[in-house]
Amino acid sequence: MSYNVNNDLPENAVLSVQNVGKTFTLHLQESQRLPVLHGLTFDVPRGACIVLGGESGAGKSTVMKMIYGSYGTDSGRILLRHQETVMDLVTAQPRQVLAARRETLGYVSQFLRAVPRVPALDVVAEPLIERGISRETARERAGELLTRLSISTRLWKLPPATFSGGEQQRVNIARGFIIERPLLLLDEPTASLDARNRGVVIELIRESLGRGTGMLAIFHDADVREAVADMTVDVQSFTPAREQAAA
Ligand SMILES: Nc1ncnc2c1ncn2[C@@H]1O[C@H](COP(=O)(O)OP(=O)(O)OP(=O)(O)O)[C@@H](O)[C@H]1O
Repeated sequence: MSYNVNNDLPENAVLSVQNVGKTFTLHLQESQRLPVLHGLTFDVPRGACIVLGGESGAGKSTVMKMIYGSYGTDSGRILLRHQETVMDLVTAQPRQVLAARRETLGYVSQFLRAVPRVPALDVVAEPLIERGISRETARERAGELLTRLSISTRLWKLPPATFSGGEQQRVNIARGFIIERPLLLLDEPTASLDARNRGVVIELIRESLGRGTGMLAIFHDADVREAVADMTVDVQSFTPAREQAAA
């Protein structure tokens, strides 16, 4: 297959970002160009948590969105170990990216995007049901996760739209962790959580890393970062403007 570039992905890596560049074109501002990333290179090994660092505006979320396929990538390669092959997410077709999201590439964002009127328990159980697990078993597993994350049973039958920011975020985390894929992207998953629930998320992350999941994360909270990070990639050092300023 055209995207099979097996030999270029290090053996223990689930993801390899190689020499990636990104420039936004601001169409509302006379097509002004905004270079954000240049030569970004790092790997995510199995069972390791790589954290994206750098100050606000450095390009951390942009990196996540390029890997997840929400943003295009201008140059370089993003190699993902997908089932028995290696997929370059930069050149993959949309249907291949969707297949990667289903099987290989999980994403927990800061915000819950749930279908209206679906009860919280089903929002969490849904990824398991989609994989052919019985509704009863999926709900049981969803209930266990919601209990760990201190979502009271009285909320389980309600749609999360009216939940507090922290409650919605915990539903989102439960949904993100209910199935395991080889790579999990975490985009500030603990931003609205109290210390106790941050502790539960740290446990969930560690358990998943222990089972071999590779993770790429942006963490707002230093305590979470310190508890789980194996390595930090300073996105800022790949920012073209910085290079020019330093030159
Ligand atoms: N869709 C877009 N169109 C134009 N510019 C964008 C777009 N998305 C991001 N940018 C710009 O790219 C730069 C990097 O943004 P990004 O959100 O990736 O930074 P970040 O490091 O995640 O910041 P923060 O920590 O504040 O979330 C910013 O200057 C931002 O304005």
